Amino acid sequence: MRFIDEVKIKVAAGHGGAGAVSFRREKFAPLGGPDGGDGGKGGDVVLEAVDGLNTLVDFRYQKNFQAERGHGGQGRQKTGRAGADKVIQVPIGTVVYDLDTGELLGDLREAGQRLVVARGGWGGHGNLFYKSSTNRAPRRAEPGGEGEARELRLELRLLADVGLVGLPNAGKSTFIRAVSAARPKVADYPFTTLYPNLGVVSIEPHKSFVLADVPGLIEGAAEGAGLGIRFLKHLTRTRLLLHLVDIAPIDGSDVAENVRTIERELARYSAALAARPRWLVFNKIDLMPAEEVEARMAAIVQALDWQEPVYAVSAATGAGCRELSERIYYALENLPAAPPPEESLEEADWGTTPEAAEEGGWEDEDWDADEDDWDADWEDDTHEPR
Ligand SMILES: Nc1nc2c(ncn2[C@@H]2O[C@H](COP(=O)(O)OP(=O)(O)OP(=O)(O)O)[C@@H](O)[C@H]2O)c(=O)[nH]1
Ligand SMILES: [Mg+2]
Repeated sequence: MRFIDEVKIKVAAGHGGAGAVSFRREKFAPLGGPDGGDGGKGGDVVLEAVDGLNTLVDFRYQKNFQAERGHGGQGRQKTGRAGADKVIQVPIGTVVYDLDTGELLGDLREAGQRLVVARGGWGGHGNLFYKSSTNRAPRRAEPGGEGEARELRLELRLLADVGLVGLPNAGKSTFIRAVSAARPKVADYPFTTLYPNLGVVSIEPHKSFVLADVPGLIEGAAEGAGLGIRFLKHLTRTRLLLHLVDIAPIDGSDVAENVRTIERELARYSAALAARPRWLVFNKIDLMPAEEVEARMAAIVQALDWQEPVYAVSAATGAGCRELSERIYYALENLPAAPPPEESLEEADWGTTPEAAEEGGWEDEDWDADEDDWDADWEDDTHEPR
């Protein structure tokens, strides 16, 4: 399954139905008073967060959504039927921006949560409404109000308590496999992980947290090197980062320098993320005797002047993993909530490089090709439900 976390869509609410011009007709009263009813309200377009979706990939195939228009009013004071709402299902963690104004419209964090993104037009008044003492037979009725139309940017930002960062091959995926039921691929080459994975880490019944594994970062990630930093947006909602470090890199690289590389890329992506509490977790300690692990860790901690917590684990054998998970769980109780999404697209846009745009569903060609369909859809109330 493909993982798409940025899309743009067009939504149009239904226009309101027109009011009716009608007069009562009865056998013995041929010139009855006005009885034209009001039009029905147009349908809204509504986003709804649902369980079980974890990508925006469906929106590559359908980008235009139209709610039903309201029906016209009728004689005998009958109000027109309201147009049906168009309900669009999105994954939990979807952040919604207005593409034109850049304004944050909403953040759908819980199953069942709804957000009206385009309001249907009001039904027009029928001629009954215009009856007065001076005009007892009005021939006027109101057309329905226009439905709102908007272009939206949807951004999926996974909801996790804890995020894993580190170079490729540090053992991030092996770690999430060791502590949760998540089963991302593990291999001895870089960029094995191509999209984020979530795992639930259960300490004991009713005590658990959600951990996110994202693709590895390398030097220059902020400029798009490797898989770039675009997946870091999935860590923006975490409260704690685990910085996984290979204590014995095969390439013989300097471990302290490897830590700094990740710190630099984090800082270039977002100052807020760089300032998030971050623990150093040395991995692969099964590769050397305990004394050597101790000595190396001490040297690296000193070289970095590291003040935050430090752990040593083997994701492969599971050594130290359970203890670390418990520490995380209890630390989370005292850590502040992650900040809400940025109020505007402008602020939120860091991290999306042109390459990422291509990968992530910013397909401007497709978009233009859709323009014709769009006008056609506008008049078409018979959109298939998704
Ligand atoms: N000996 C040993 N090998 C490990 C350990 N953890 C991971 N590895 C190995 O390191 C390699 C990389 O592991 P992954 O879990 O795929 O690394 P990753 O950080 O997810 O890598 P990317 O997805 O490419 O960013 C694999 O060959 C793993 O088997 C460990 O604790 N000990
Ligand atoms: Mg991986």
